[in-house]
Amino acid sequence: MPGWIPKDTLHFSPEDRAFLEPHLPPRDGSTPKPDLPFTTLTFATSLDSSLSLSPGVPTAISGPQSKAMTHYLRSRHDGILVGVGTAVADNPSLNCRIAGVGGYGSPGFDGQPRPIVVDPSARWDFTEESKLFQLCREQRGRAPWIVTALADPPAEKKALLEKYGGCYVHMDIQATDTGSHRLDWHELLVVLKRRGLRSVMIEGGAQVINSLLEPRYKSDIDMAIVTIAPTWLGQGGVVVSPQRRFDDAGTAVAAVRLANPKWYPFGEDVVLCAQIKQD
Ligand SMILES: NC(=O)c1ccc[n+]([C@@H]2O[C@H](COP(=O)([O-])OP(=O)(O)OC[C@H]3O[C@@H](n4cnc5c(N)ncnc54)[C@H](OP(=O)(O)O)[C@@H]3O)[C@@H](O)[C@H]2O)c1
Ligand SMILES: Nc1nc(=O)c(N)c(NC[C@H](O)[C@H](O)[C@H](O)COP(=O)(O)O)[nH]1
Repeated sequence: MPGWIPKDTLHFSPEDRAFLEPHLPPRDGSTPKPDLPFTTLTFATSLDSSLSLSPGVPTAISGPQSKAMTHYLRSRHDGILVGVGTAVADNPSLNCRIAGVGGYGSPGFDGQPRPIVVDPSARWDFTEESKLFQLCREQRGRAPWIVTALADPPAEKKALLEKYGGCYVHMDIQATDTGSHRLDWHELLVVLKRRGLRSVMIEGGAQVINSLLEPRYKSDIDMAIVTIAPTWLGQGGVVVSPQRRFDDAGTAVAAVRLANPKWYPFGEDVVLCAQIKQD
């Protein structure tokens, strides 16, 4: 549909693109580590480290410039990953609405990332009317891959996914005593690379980010791009705060630190681009 540009199309200026460029996956599709995609951790946070007021309440934190930036980031990654908590709470689009990508001024799916939803128990109750599938029908986004521990996910959901070109990706995922799940992020990233994704941006929510910030995954993350907005959401929010770490003497130490941070004022927000400090 080349001549037709949807009303919600976003624009991101060449100057703004320039500041992000050193922090993005290489344009030639090469990856720093051969068996892993270039992996970007990215989210928008309040000053009290909240991603939203509560899990079921979609919360606008960042400004319109940062929104356009997020969509530009989506155009520069092959995959975009969220946890099932985000899928259930937001009925998300997980597509890219920047002018010039597939469905937004260009034919085909070029520039549209593959949505990936981590859903160990296959509890996301998606239907034909879920936003993601509406967008597939309009050729404005790709169908999702859903990462699950179930060897045999519900047949009707599988059929719906496959109708649009999506699929379930089965992985061995440990269940904890409390019934939550702990997947091996390194293993998942290897699987995604094998399936052809050369770059993946991980957008949240908090449980996904907190688990990814565990020390053992430090070397798997290539870049963190965090938008910080001038607001406190208050207590009870969905908070990014990884598990406390202790040194050999049992003294508490910082959980994770960033290296080579660059801070860019952006509208009312600030965008922080940095690597993960490797001890
Ligand atoms: N501000 C932002 O940039 C931003 C970005 C994304 C999301 N959000 C917001 O964040 C909220 C949702 O965050 P959330 O923390 O509640 O949910 P979430 O992280 O999106 O999803 C949590 C669920 O995903 C699965 N999961 C997460 N980490 C896992 C791991 N390491 N291994 C295996 N399974 C894992 C678990 O499913 P099971 O329980 O089935 O095991 C878990 O309950 C929403 O309100 C959304 O709007 C904000
Ligand atoms: N950059 C940014 N600023 C915000 O103020 C905010 N609330 C999000 N939130 C991200 C969001 O909660 C999930 O990544 C979505 O679920 C994706 O949804 P869309 O594809 O945009 O529909 N992101």
